[in-house]
Amino acid sequence: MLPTESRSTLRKYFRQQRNALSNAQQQLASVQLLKQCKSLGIYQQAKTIACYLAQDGELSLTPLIEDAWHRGKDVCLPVLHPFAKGYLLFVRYHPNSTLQANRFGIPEPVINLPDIIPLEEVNLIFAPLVAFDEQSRRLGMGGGFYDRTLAPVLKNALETHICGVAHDCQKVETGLKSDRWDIPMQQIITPSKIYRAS
Ligand SMILES: Nc1nc2c(c(=O)[nH]1)N(C=O)[C@@H](CNc1ccc(C(=O)N[C@@H](CCC(=O)O)C(=O)O)cc1)CN2
Ligand SMILES: Nc1ncnc2c1ncn2[C@@H]1O[C@H](COP(=O)(O)OP(=O)(O)OP(=O)(O)O)[C@@H](O)[C@H]1O
Repeated sequence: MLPTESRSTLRKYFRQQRNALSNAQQQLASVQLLKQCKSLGIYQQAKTIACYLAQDGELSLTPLIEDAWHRGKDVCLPVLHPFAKGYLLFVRYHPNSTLQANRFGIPEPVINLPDIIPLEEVNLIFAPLVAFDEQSRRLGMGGGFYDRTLAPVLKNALETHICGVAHDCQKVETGLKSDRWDIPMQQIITPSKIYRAS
């Protein structure tokens, strides 16, 4: 894959790559990912973390979410904003949360106002992605949801830490082009390696 390929060609290719992993590979990857995260000070210290529920071959955060609950951390999930098109809300997720599928078929917690967690209160965000490169650049599903929602982290210099999460096979060896609205990831975590932004 060349960096000159269009974003849609890259998305198609890397979505196929991650969907080709077997259940056993997926399960192993999710456990290895937890191991990587446990070694990170930012994870150990975070009180509130934003995760996602894997779809379309994404690396599952289920073991990580269970570990976070076990350690008494608050976990939240992205929910498509009901009014502000293209934006996400982060909503608290606990073992008894009621989930409903959004328009992409991804389960998300039903919105109860007290469960909406303001971005300023989220210490660590695990962002799903379709492809990444050595410089921790991220290519997502194409909705611009994370870029829009996380723009205030840069603008207001929030302390929220943003980590991309991906399978090793989602790495673009030759690099990705970044656009002016792309939100930089502090690091990308895969089951075998942590890539830090330079
Ligand atoms: N697990 C997970 N949750 C997430 C995201 C994600 O990437 N992964 N998102 C990250 O932003 C947001 C949802 N963004 C998405 C954007 C496009 C498609 C998608 O399947 N697009 C179809 C076309 C669907 C349609 O328009 O009906 C496609 O490209 O084939 C899915 C999710 C919020 N929640
Ligand atoms: N901060 C922003 N403000 C306004 N529009 C934006 C912003 N960020 C992204 N967009 C728009 O969203 C569209 C999709 O962006 P991009 O291809 O970077 O999405 P993505 O990062 O792959 O998706 P996602 O974050 O949902 O996984 C872009 O064409 C851009 O016009």
